[in-house]
Amino acid sequence: MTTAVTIPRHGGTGGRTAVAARARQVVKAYGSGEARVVALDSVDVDIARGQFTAIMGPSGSGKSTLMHCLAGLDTVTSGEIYLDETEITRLKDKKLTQLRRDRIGFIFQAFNLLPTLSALENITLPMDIAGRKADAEWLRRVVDTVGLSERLRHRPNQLSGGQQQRVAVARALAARPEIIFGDEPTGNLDSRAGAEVLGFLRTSVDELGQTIVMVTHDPVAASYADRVLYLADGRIVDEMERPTADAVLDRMKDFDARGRTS
Ligand SMILES: Nc1ncnc2c1ncn2[C@@H]1O[C@H](COP(=O)(O)OP(=O)(O)OP(=O)(O)O)[C@@H](O)[C@H]1O
Repeated sequence: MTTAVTIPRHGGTGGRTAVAARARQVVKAYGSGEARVVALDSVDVDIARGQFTAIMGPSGSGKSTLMHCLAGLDTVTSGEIYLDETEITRLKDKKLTQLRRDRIGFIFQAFNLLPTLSALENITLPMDIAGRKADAEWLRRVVDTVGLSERLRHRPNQLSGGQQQRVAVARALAARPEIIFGDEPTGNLDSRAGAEVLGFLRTSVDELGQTIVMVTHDPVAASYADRVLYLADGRIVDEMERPTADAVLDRMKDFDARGRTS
């Protein structure tokens, strides 16, 4: 059992613990009998608060399934998932929907912006729906952090792909969620726009104290993280602190070589 320690951080944990989310002995299986696929096989993981974690691994290794289970978007077959001290695997649908809305932010590969709304309206939409008022000072910091101050009145079709994804990043940050999950957030961007968005994600961790978990195939994207978790066949098989793109690439080559000989 991991000991929960309270840490002071510049981003402020609000008295919360150093571990933002954790999985304990999580199994996720799809189908049954011959068709049974074990996507997650007894996964234990702690996601540190105020850190940027990347999840990597070959296609089909369980990355999206792990992210979806941690984020309460998918149910587990057995085991427990906690967001801070809340066991989300115990929650009924309504409470889970509320928890996702109030405590978790999402950034997907497709930007998922509403075309008829301005950038600013898209950013505040989740809070508007929840009936929460945006904290003006925080909103200004978020918009500045992602470099959108001059673009707030623009509609999505008046913005580049990179700018649209920055709106999606700002939308996720604006509500000050405890954790943001990104599923290949730069998968649809060219390398320059991708680097920009990753730079903003990094800044939001360093300057706003945000916790981020990102699934990626890209060693360069992973190098923006503080820690990389490697999945293979539904298990966490390795991890790397302070990754560089070259080190991540080398590690991936090792796994590929081992995969071919096993
Ligand atoms: N809804 C589903 N029904 C049945 N099997 C599924 C379902 N979703 C995922 N799987 C299986 O679970 C395993 C893990 O899938 P998952 O999508 O988590 O992998 P991934 O590492 O994210 O892959 P990729 O990099 O290709 O997106 C795969 O074998 C996949 O075929």
